[in-house]
Amino acid sequence: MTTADASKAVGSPIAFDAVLFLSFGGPDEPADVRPFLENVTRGRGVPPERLDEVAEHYLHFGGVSPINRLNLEMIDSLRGELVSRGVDLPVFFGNRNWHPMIEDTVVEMYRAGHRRVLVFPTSAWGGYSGCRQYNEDIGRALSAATAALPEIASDPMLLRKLPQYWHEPSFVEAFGDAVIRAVGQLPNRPVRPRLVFTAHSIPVAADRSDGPAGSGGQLYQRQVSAAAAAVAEKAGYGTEFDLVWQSRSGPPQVPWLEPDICDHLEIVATQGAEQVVVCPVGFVSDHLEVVWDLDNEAAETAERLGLGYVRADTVGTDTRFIALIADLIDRYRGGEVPTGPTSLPGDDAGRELGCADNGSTCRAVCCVPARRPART
Ligand SMILES: CC1=C(CCC(=O)O)c2cc3nc(cc4[nH]c(cc5[nH]c(cc1n2)c(C)c5CCC(=O)O)c(CCC(=O)O)c4C)C(CCC(=O)O)=C3C
Ligand SMILES: [Fe+2]
Repeated sequence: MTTADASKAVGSPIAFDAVLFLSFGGPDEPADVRPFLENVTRGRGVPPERLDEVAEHYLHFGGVSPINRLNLEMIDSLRGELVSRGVDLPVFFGNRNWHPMIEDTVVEMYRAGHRRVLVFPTSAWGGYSGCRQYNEDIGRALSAATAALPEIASDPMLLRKLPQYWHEPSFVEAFGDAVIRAVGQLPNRPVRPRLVFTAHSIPVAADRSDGPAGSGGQLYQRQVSAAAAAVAEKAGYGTEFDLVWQSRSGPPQVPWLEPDICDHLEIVATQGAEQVVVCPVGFVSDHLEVVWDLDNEAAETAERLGLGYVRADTVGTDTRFIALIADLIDRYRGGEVPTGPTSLPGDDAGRELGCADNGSTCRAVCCVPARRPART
């Protein structure tokens, strides 16, 4: 590949030669917990009390987050799926907050000769934490790699983030089946279990600022809500479901999306519900936010309230989810730019949400807050 070819790469259809599976990261041993949490919360104003509390959650599991093992399992399945399709692309692993760090992975990929990389993020969503921050990770990693390997300036690298996938049929089907399986684990009663979806809370102000102009923002909240509705429909619940939030962080005086899952269980119990199925639609694997906040805290709350409780599986290594990742890679590995409507009211057609090159912004309605700043 010549330099001239490479510099034309952005926007022109040139085949990709590797995949980067990009995730959040988590500690692998107790000594990792504090430095990991410092990486996550650097400059974000998360109070020390909250960090102590979250450190305890990790230490409860021996200081090991399940997230790295789960990601490696997904990568293993993905490699198998790509091989079975005859797609000859190696899959590398990098994280935002813990080893293998994306900065190191990008250097490793470049040294191995890769110049065109499709990035699959383990977040299905738009908004800052779910999308823009992953683009920031890609940009930061590329800068770090360029500082370490000056040859990148003349023989550049293209890292293209794949589009958001919260609306993809296979994502919805895999979660829909997980809900059906969870319902099947509860004793048969005249009234079916209440279906409650949950996703990571974010600050209300952050949620407001992203989304199509005139829509009032709330891109993340509206996507989660649309995905929950689609999963509920798939699971035979029609429009009967609740959507709540979990794992809020930040200082207590700052408003985050509510209600919290545990507060909501109290309400559900006073309304006479006997059983609940909780579906963590906001996450793709059973990492710490799921096994602590749902399998410990929410499960205990339900028990205290006398509610039958089952948590539905995340999509993880469900064959349909792995096939979806392979589909996304297959669809775009030839170099065509992901375009299309995103089925959110008020959104225009164009480059699909989340798809961006080298950490740049994807679309005005996602990466760049759509509303004009208030006049002063
Ligand atoms: C939208 C969203 C997702 C879903 C999209 C995606 O999957 O990316 C997500 C995923 C995750 N969040 C995770 C862990 C943490 N999130 C924190 C803090 C925060 N999350 C936020 C949002 C989200 N987070 C926000 C706005 C903060 C406040 C500070 C900041 O703006 O950054 C903190 C700090 C301590 C605290 O909880 O206060 C931790 C430890 C793990 C790994 C679990 C494991 O180790 O197994 C995963 C997958
Ligand atoms: Fe988080």
